[in-house]
Amino acid sequence: MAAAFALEKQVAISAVLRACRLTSSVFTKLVTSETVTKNDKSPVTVADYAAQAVINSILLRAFPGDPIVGEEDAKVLRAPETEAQKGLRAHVVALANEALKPSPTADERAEWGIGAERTADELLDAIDRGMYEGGPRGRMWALDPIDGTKGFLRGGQYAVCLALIVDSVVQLGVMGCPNLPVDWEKPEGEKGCLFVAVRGQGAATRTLTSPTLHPLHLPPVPPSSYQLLESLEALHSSHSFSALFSQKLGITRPPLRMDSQAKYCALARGDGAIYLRMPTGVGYREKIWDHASGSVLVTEAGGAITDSRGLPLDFGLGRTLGENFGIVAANKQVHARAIQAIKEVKEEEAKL
Ligand SMILES: Nc1ncnc2c1ncn2[C@@H]1O[C@H](COP(=O)(O)O)[C@@H](OP(=O)(O)O)[C@H]1O
Ligand SMILES: [Mg+2]
Ligand SMILES: [Mg+2]
Ligand SMILES: [Mg+2]
Repeated sequence: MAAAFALEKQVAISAVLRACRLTSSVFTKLVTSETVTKNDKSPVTVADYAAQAVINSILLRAFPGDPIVGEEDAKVLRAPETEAQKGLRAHVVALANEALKPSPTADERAEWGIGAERTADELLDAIDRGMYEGGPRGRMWALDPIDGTKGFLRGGQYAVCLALIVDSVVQLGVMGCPNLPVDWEKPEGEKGCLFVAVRGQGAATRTLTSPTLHPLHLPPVPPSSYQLLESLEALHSSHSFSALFSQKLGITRPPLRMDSQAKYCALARGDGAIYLRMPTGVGYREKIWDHASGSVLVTEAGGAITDSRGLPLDFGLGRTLGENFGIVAANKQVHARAIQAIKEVKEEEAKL
């Protein structure tokens, strides 16, 4: 009997790999007119839209009944107000169709719709298939076509993130990190890694080019070599709280700052010991697509992930994780110490 979610895993890997090729190819040619600033002031590029179109097109054909909670929507592309936005739509369509061309080497099936040229309307509809509201029951995919768009724009870390959630529990996570060095110690060496986890079946990694998967287990970390992983963007996670937290745990190494869920990937293979994300007080609610695949990866690599109070993340509340109590992920022993340290820092802050 095939392992649970075997087909979903195969389709998700194929879709994420195709999106990674697309985003990498766009980066070198990206021009400013192909980046739109969203209402919340965050950026979205031609590559975010095209990657969401590709992944949703494949999911729609492979699993027609599954709803998708995707970050982007096609509003700007449907009603372009400027010549630049018209050009953006045409480029999204061209890029998505290019990325959906059949590959003679990949293990893919025709019924996933690979190779069929899509019209602009079909691709915009595929993007908007990501507007599902989420909720506690049933199957749904969570997609972040480019997590860390700011990292993507600065040539730093970003990740194409896809997860399958069933009855509020993340069962499968696939993440592609085109700019992540295969060996963190060799930043100029080969780049591009894929991370895969299925609940109850473990976590694994491979390069973007070779299909061989290598199992991942969070290594034990002695307190003297604890290193914190945190967002590069100070608005996304409180750097000042992290500094107090680090002091509390006697961490002397400087934090490893990078954009996107690449932090979960780094953690799962032992680059950094703790991923800490603390709210900055702007009332932001974390989105499920920013943490779904990372959370199952860390869990399956043998680690623990909770909010800053030690409570589980709830992926069944809708498009967000609800009120923001931060996130902490680490191997189980380090995680328990981290929760205690957070509690102490919060108590000291409350006394001030
Ligand atoms: N004020 C805020 N607090 C926390 N996260 C935020 C935020 N504003 C945006 N984000 C999210 O942070 C993500 C990037 O995570 P990180 O900080 O780990 O690099 C963004 O994903 P996108 O780049 O997909 O929009 C966005 O969803
Ligand atoms: Mg975004
Ligand atoms: Mg994101
Ligand atoms: Mg994104």
